[in-house]
Parts: sequence; structure tokens; C-alpha cells
Amino acid sequence: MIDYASGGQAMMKPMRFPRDRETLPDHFYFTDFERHNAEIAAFHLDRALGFRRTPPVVGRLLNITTEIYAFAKGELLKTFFVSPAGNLCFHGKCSYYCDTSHAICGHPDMLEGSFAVFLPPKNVVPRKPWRHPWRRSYHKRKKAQWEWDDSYCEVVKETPPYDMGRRLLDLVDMAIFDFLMGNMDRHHYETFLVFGTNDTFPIHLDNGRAFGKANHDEVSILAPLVQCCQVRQSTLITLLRFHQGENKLSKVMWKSLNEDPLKPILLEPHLLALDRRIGIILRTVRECVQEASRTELVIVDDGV
Ligand SMILES: Nc1ncnc2c1ncn2[C@@H]1O[C@H](COP(=O)(O)OP(=O)(O)OP(=O)(O)O)[C@@H](O)[C@H]1O
Ligand SMILES: [Mn+2]
Repeated sequence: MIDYASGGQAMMKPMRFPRDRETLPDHFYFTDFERHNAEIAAFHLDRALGFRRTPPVVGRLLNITTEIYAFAKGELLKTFFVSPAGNLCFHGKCSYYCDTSHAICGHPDMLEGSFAVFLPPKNVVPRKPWRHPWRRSYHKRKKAQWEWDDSYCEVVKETPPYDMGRRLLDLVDMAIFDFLMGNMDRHHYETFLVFGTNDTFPIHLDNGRAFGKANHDEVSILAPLVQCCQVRQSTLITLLRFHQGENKLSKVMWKSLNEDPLKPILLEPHLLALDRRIGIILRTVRECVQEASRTELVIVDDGV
């Protein structure tokens, strides 16, 4: 958490690897590293798709010496050190991955980070956390029910808050968002309590494990769409516009990300993957329509 002189705050994720470092082949989604550029790119993607459910995230280059070390106290201060390469590093204190081998290091003390606008404090604008029905097992040998049970959606559809209103379609939106960026780490999501249970929406937070494999399309992320065969009409129209029009999603994203101080945020293979994955989503929707008795059961106009 970064405090500004103005009293503002930001949620910061530091850069750990160069842009071209992909998820290691022997790593699971839960041992993958978080990428600061994924947090930035996810905000731009969410906006390009018209969801606007991710708080604004911007890249910044900061000086560890003058902007972190100079303000550090107590336990945090004790974790600063100079690495063998002569770079200034720190690791902070937390329950896991806060040790010398997981330190955050500058070059020699300059560090890139993603800075997300901080949401209002929970006592002012309370949020509710929800377990994602299609969450993965977070275990290296276990599968979640949805991974072996193709009728899983029938169970979800009868369970509040997914039995009425917009929530199930919101989860399909989120699955589309996550599939486009290859994010398998959607274990929980949060909503703002003030809007009640049915008129609220999932906030698209925590996108740091996206954009890890440019040449792999992880179709299991689309499980809510595949198993429920429902998509919001406005979302489908947006995807079709990117697919058929002159302004491909890769182009729109490139332009948008070019506004960030840390550009380039995404390397070309990740941008091209977006266009390819839109094709896969549309093919999935087409298969659903072919199987359904009525198109309106698949393409749902819920006014959102
Ligand atoms: N922009 C934000 N403003 C306020 N709170 C936030 C913001 N982004 C995230 N949070 C809160 O901080 C928590 C941790 O953030 P995030 O999930 O991105 O980090 P993480 O390191 O991936 O954590 P986890 O291991 O729990 O997934 C979130 O569950 C959320 O409640
Ligand atoms: Mn996370």
C-alpha cells in the first residue's frame, strides 16, 4: 500500500520479471508469479470491453531509496539489502514469499510497479467477498467439481445469487475477461454491499496472474460460458465488433496501453492472442446457439 503526501493511497504491485518471462512450464496457476504489467493491461482490457469493473491502474517508475527506504520503519526497514549485483532490494514481512529469495530488487534502485487507485475504506464503502463457484482447487492433485461435472451449471443456477438477476451473466463476463488474458487465478471476487445482492456487480480486482502464456489458450477458463451456455447480449455485441470491424482488440489495446508511462505494457504475442481468443469465444457461443431450442436462451438481453 502506497501513501501519498496528498492523503491518497494506491495498491502497488512491483515488477519482478522482464516482460518476456512467461509462466514456467512446471508451475501451476497458484505458483505462477504476479506481473505488474498484467494488472495494468487488465485495467485497459476491462475498459476496452466496456465493463469498467477494474479500478484504474497505472504504471510508475519509482526510486526505492527515496520513495520507499526513506519512509520505511520497523520490520519493513530490516528487510532492505544490497544484492550481489549491487541492486537495492527489500522483501517486507508477510506469511509467505517474504524472504531473501523472493526479494523485490531495483536497477540499481529504480523499480517499476503497477499502481491501482485505492477503493474507499471498507468502513465507508463496505464490500462483500464471494467464493467463485468455478474456483480451481489450488491443490496440485485435486480437481474441482466443475472440472469433471459438465452439468455443474445446473447446480449453480439454482443457488442464490445466481438463480436470478444479473450475477450469472456477470460471471460469464468475468470468464470472458479472464480467458482473454489467460487468468486462472479467480478464486474469490468482491461486490459493493450498498447496491444489495441483485443490483451489484463483481469488481474485477487481482489480475496479476494474467498474461503469463501468449501462445496457449486456456479454454477451461471459459467453463461458466461452456457449461451454462449463456452470454450477455451487450458483451457479445462488443466481441463481434472487435472480431469483424477494423479496430481489432489488439489494436485498441495497443493504443490504450501506449498511454501508460511504462509502455510497452504487453509484448506483441500477448496482443495477438487477444484477437485469437475472441475467435474461440465466438465459436463457443455459436455452438451453444446451435444446441439451444431458442437463441434468446443463449444470448440474453438483460438490459446491462
Ligand atoms: N485497488 C484496491 N483498493 C482497495 N483494496 C484492494 C484493491 N485491490 C485489491 N484490494 C484488496 O486487497 C486484497 C489483495 O489484493 P490482490 O488480491 O490483488 O493481491 P494478491 O497478492 O493477489 O492477494 P491474494 O493472494 O489474496 O490473491 C484483495 O482481496 C482486495 O480486498
Ligand atoms: Mn491474487
